[in-house]
Amino acid sequence: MTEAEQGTPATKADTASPSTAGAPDARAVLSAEQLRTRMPSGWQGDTAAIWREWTFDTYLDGVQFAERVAQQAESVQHHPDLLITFRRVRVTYSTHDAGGVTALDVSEAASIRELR
Ligand SMILES: C[C@H](O)[C@H](O)[C@H]1CNC2=NC(N)=NC(=O)C2=N1
Repeated sequence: MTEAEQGTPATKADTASPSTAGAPDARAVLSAEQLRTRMPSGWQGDTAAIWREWTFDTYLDGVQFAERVAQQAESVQHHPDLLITFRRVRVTYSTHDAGGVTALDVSEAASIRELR
């Protein structure tokens, strides 16, 4: 046996990609089960997209909220759909490049509550 062969071989667990472990790859589409356990409170949807809606006192309050979400989105270069309907704003996250909801969507969605 050579010296190299004596080392403990890497196990499958050592080399498994993050998406197979507890913390998924930030840009891999989550399974329905992963999404179910990670969905931020108040959010709904499926593995295609997640969304939440807020209602404001005035139209402009909603517009200003949408602006804060947009600024945050620019800062992280991850952009949710924003739908302003009078005093309601719906924020919808998916990762277009991945074709569904990723861990990045979930973490960005969770951060939106601080912008309310
Ligand atoms: C290069 C840059 O990161 C990508 O084009 C980003 C920009 N913002 C994005 N936003 C969202 N929601 N999904 C994407 O796949 C995405 N791609």
